[in-house]
This record gives sequence, C-alpha cells and structure tokens, in this order.
Amino acid sequence: MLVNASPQSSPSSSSSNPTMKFTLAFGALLATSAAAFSPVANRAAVSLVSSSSALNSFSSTIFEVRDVNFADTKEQIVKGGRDLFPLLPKAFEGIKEIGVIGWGSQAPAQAQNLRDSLKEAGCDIKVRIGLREGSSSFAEAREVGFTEDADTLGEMFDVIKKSDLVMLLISDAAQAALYKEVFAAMKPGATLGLSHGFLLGYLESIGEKFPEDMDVIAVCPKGMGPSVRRLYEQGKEVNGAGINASFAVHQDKSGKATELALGWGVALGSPFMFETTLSSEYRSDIYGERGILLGAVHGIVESLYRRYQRQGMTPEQAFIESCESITGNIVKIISTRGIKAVYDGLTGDDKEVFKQAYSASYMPAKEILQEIYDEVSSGNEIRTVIMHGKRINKYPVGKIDGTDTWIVGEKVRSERDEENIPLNPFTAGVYVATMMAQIDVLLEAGHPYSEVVNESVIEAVDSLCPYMHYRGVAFMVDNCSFTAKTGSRKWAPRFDYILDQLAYTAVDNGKPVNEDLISAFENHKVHAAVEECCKLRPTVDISVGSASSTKEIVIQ
Ligand SMILES: NC(=O)C1=CN([C@@H]2O[C@H](COP(=O)(O)OP(=O)(O)OC[C@H]3O[C@@H](n4cnc5c(N)ncnc54)[C@H](OP(=O)(O)O)[C@@H]3O)[C@@H](O)[C@H]2O)C=CC1
Ligand SMILES: CC(=O)[C@](C)(O)C(=O)O
Ligand SMILES: [Mg+2]
Ligand SMILES: [Mg+2]
Repeated sequence: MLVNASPQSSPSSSSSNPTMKFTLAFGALLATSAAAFSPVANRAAVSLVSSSSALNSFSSTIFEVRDVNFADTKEQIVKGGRDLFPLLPKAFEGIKEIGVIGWGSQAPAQAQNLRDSLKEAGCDIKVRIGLREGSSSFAEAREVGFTEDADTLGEMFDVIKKSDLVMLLISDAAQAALYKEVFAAMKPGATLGLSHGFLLGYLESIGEKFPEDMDVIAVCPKGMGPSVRRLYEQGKEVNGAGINASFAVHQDKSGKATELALGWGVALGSPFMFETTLSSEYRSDIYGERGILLGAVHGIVESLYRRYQRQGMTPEQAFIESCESITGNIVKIISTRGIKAVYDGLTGDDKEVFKQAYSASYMPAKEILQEIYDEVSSGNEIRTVIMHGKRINKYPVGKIDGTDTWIVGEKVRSERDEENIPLNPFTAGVYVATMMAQIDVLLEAGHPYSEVVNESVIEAVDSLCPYMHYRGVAFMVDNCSFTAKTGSRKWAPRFDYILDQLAYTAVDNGKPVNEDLISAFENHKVHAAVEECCKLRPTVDISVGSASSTKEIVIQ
C-alpha cells in the first residue's frame, strides 16, 4: 500500500505539520497455516493449533476464495475491492437492520464504510448507531449523518433490539461488563458481530459461553479505526485500498455466517480477508499491541533518545536518530521491501553496529514479549483490562506526550526534511530485533503466518507508525482501543528498562555478537512470507492529515 501522508492543521496541535510522504507496503496480507508449531509451546498454544487446523477450509458461494502458496504452506484468502460491492446484497441476505454499538475508534470508521458500501451496492439495509444514554458521542455521530430524526441513532439497547446484525464495538472492558444485557436484548436469529476475540477470552475465563442459538462472527481490521476510514475514502478513487481484516466464524446456526463475515469485510474496504479463530485473534491482538505495534516501539524510542543524548547528541539529533529513523526510514523500507532489506542495505561499520544492537536486544526484548504472551494467554491481561475499565472514571488515562522527548519531537517534525531522515544502524538493530522476537514468540505459540505478519509487521509499518510519524506517539496510541492504549502504557516502560539495563549495557561492555542469532535472522522463514505479501499488496495513496470524516482522538 502506498501511503501519502500530507499535513492537516489541527486545533489540538501546535506543530506546523510538515508535509511528509510515505511509501508503504503491505496493504495486503496473506494467510498461511500454522506452520511453525513448536514442541515447547504451552497448552494454550496446543489448543490454538488444534483450532487453527480447522482453518484453511472455508468456502463461499459468493466470493472467490483463493489458494495462496506461502513459503511451504498453502492458505486461503478472499481479496476485497469495490468491484465486489454488487455481491453485497447476497452476502447480507436476511439482514435489514445493522446496529453498530459504540463510537470509539472502530465504530465511526466501520459504520460509515458500511453505510457507504451498502448504499453503493443498492442494499436496502439501515445502519443505525447505538450509544449509552447520555453519551457525548451522540453529537459526533450526528455530525456525520446518523440522527434520531432519520432513526439511525439511538440508545444502545433499543438499537440492539431492532438489529439483525449487532456489531458490538464498545470497549472490550464494557463488553465484559454488559454482555448479559446485550445477549438478552438481541432478537431471535440475530447475529452477534465482534471486531475482537476479547469477549470469548473473558467468557472462557469465567466458564461461560455465547448463547448457542445465535451466529457469532468477527471481522477484525488489522489497523486503527481512523486508518480504516481514511483508506476507504481514498479507495473510492483507487480500487483495493483499505486495511486487511481477519475473520472468524465462531457459531454458525444459520449456515450463512461465513458469507456475512466476508461481506462485512468487503464492505469495510479490506483488501484481503484471512481466517482466524476468536481465540487466536485475542491472543495475537492483545499481545501485538503491547509489543512492537505500540508499547515496544514507544519504549524503544524513549530508551534510545536518552542513550543518544548520553553519548553527546543534542536532544533534536537524538530524536532524529531514534524516533525519526524508525518512522521516517526503517518502516518505509520494511513496508516496501521487507525486514531483511533493512539489514541488506547496510555495509561496513554500519552493519557491525546493527549486528551488535540486534544481538544484544533480541533476548531481552523476547523475555518481555514472552511474558506478555503468557499474561494474555493465561487470561491475566484480560483481567487487567477489565479492572482498568472499572477504575477508569476515577483514574482516566493520562497524556503520554507531554515529556521532553515528544516536545522535542514536535519541533523536529515541524523542521523535518522528509527526504533526508537518517537510518541509524543501532536503532535499526534494536527495532528489528524486537520485531523478530515478537514474530518468534507468536510462531512458537503456533499462530499462522497471516496473523504473525499482520500483528508484527504490516500493522506497525502501514497503519500505526505513519500516525506516530505525523503527530507523535500519543496520536498513534490514543487512536487505538481502550484495551490497546492502557496496555501500551503498562508495557512500554518494561521495554524501555530492559533494553537500557540489559541490551545497551551488553553493547557498552563489549559483549561479542551472537552469530547464531544473526544467522537465524538471516535465514528466517518469515522473510519469504513478508516478500509474498509485498507481491500481492494493492497500491493506494492515503492522506493521513487531509480532511476526512474520520474521528481522531487527542488526550489533553
Ligand atoms: N481501535 C481500533 O482500531 C481497533 C479496535 N478493535 C476492537 O473494536 C472494539 C471497539 O474498540 P474501539 O473502537 O477501539 O473503542 P474503545 O475501546 O475506545 O471504546 C470506546 C467506546 O466504548 C464505549 N463504552 C465504554 N464504556 C461503555 C459502557 N459502559 N457502556 C456503553 N458504551 C461504553 C464508549 O462510549 P462513549 O462513546 O459513550 O464514550 C465508546 O463508544 C473492541 O473490541 C476493540 O478491541 C479491533 C481492531 C482495531
Ligand atoms: C489498531 C489495533 O488493531 C489495535 C492496536 O489492536 C487496537 O486498537 O486495539
Ligand atoms: Mg489490532
Ligand atoms: Mg487491539
């Protein structure tokens, strides 16, 4: 995917919003089977693998299901595109009213995309927003044309009662608090639609299940809400623009659940859809956002920013060599040419510096990543999110970009020379090592390459880092879900500390490069998976900063 991010003045930012140009790949993602199951995987992983073995077997009589060869495995995907909109009436057969519940990051994007796509397809389906009584989001929904007068906006339980498809897009913590009332309000035969596996994780942790008499599906965009809407808007000009989505069919009473899930993904503008399970989705998603997508990249930047100043750089240069180097250079290379291209492009001393940084950072980063994975798989992290949800009114999430790092960053952005952002080899070594460690933890736990590459590579370089590049860390983190923004705040400092304490000290004490780690990196199978994704990606321009009906969140 080609991302062309241009500036937009915002009342909430004093930066001068320099023009920036992004060339990013991976609009597409190809799924693969669970190829890398490790004998050391835990019990959760074993059940994950057995559930993923049911994957690769979906069929559709409406959409073309394509086999894709991916390294030594084959998987199925459905390619999206506006040319498929004429198929939507069939996919949404039996659905007259869709209730989109919530107005956070995903709901504004998904509701508007669905409304636009269904209208264009000539479907007589009402998309209605449901919000809690007294919600401040009523005004925002009205602004983009969902109104009480048109009967497209109402109190959430009233909307749920009327809906044939209930898209439950309130926060995961709120889903856990309200699921009983939601299920009870749904009419017989209605489908429950999720964009996350969190609710399954919660229900399993308390020994409960979804009511058996309903279809339960999920369509999970692998990118933040604002990017789901922006790319869709751009896609009106360029067919194939959008954010990939995984889909899961958890219960299929009607026999139509797969078609509806695929139709939902197509209507969102997803370039590709690949199959997952709710269980595999929540483990990989909650983990990924605490890792390289949000938490780890934040921790990496903070630790490097301090390190480079200790070594004598000015604050501005330290920001350029850390954050700018990642968001303005390294992710662009990864996005268009893959992870290994960063390494292959380095020569001489720079390559040695990369190797030192990679070698010293991989295990410390992996230690934290494995801890996160275990916390998520065990249900601990789900409990943390729910407890956080209960505290939130008393202790709202705070601002993360008021510190020196991000104040300097704002100045750097305003003076940015986009074409001359350096690629610091030490920064690259740390960032790539953390990305590879994240990939390995997921592969060892038995996740398929589709999820692994999406949650560790594509979403980072195509959906999230562009926002950090444009407006800083808070703009990226706080436009994500409540689950993600609280988890990122919790884990970012762990990456910061462990890199400072174990990785950078190892380099400073002259610890030799671990050649086995470097050779494992050089020969890693994931590179072929990423290259395959590069080949199949659509090309599209997106303007991150241009006027859009996308809701954007800034915590003051
Ligand atoms: N953010 C993203 O890009 C992605 C999110 N997801 C998933 O999508 C789902 C929605 O997440 P996201 O869009 O980020 O939203 P958030 O997690 O930011 O949640 C915000 C929404 O939840 C509502 N809400 C919170 N508490 C309550 C409550 N007690 N009763 C009713 N409504 C409540 C809010 O209502 P109000 O408007 O009144 O404040 C708001 O509309 C989640 O399952 C998430 O994991 C999946 C992929 C990406
Ligand atoms: C954007 C996304 O997919 C995240 C980071 O998982 C989220 O917001 O929860
Ligand atoms: Mg996600
Ligand atoms: Mg998430």
